[in-house]
Amino acid sequence: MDKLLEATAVNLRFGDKQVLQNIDLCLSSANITTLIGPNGAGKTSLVRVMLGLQKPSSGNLWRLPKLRIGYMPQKLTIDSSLPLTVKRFLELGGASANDINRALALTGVEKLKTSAMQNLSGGETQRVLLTRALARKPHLLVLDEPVQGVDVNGQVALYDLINQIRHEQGCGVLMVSHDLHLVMANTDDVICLNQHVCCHGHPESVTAHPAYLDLFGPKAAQSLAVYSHNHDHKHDLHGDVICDHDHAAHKPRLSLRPVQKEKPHA
Ligand SMILES: Nc1ncnc2c1ncn2[C@@H]1O[C@H](COP(=O)(O)OP(=O)(O)OP(=O)(O)O)[C@@H](O)[C@H]1O
Repeated sequence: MDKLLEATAVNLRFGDKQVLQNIDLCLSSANITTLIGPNGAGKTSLVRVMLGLQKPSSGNLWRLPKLRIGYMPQKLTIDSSLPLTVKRFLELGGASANDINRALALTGVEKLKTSAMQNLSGGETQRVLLTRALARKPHLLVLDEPVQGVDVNGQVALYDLINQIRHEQGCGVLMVSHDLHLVMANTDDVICLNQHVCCHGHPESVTAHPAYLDLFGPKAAQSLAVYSHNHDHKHDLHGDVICDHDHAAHKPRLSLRPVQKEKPHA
């Protein structure tokens, strides 16, 4: 596995607000890394920093020389009065016709080439956005909530497709997702973010864990497979760590560990 992109001790502030705190993150080829975290945790901000779209307040970024990144944004807004076919939309990305056709074959939406972008379903739109990202022949695919607006069957299919693509193309994948239960099977590394990296590691299929409840609330535990970690601190409503003297949590000090049949703590 080749290292593609690495962030070290990245901090990001907007005015008084600390959005990212001392983040270390390393992305490698043929590896899927999934960022999870509650709303406002800084996931999109971290993606923007990794993409070079947002300058960090401090910290370092290293990227493979001539790294090609294919980015699939969270959503796409196209004026309904603008006539734009899928083919034209893909051409606007600057890729060659060959690369576009190759990407269309990978995502299985060749037949939509002449369709108007505005008439696509949620699932079709996401596949076209993925096609555009793939047409760049990326070393790294960055997907910000790739299954938004897609029904559950379509979500499973899309995650499977992303997994297949990373195997076939050997590209690294950085993905933001709220869909833990669907993402887990196809993820190598999970990073649990809430301004800082609360924990990170390989996903494990486990039962509800109090640490997870701290971040995502009890409802999520009913439907999501989670992974276990020694999440030894709490967050206030703004995501800030409620500091106790032993745990001034500025570093990802926490590691995931496999839990087979562990009972949640009271
Ligand atoms: N350009 C900006 N200026 C000021 N504050 C910003 C800016 N961009 C993001 N923020 C703030 O940074 C925090 C993190 O936002 P971000 O969009 O990165 O979170 P997120 O984890 O992606 O959230 P969500 O899951 O809701 O998409 C939020 O409080 C947001 O309001």
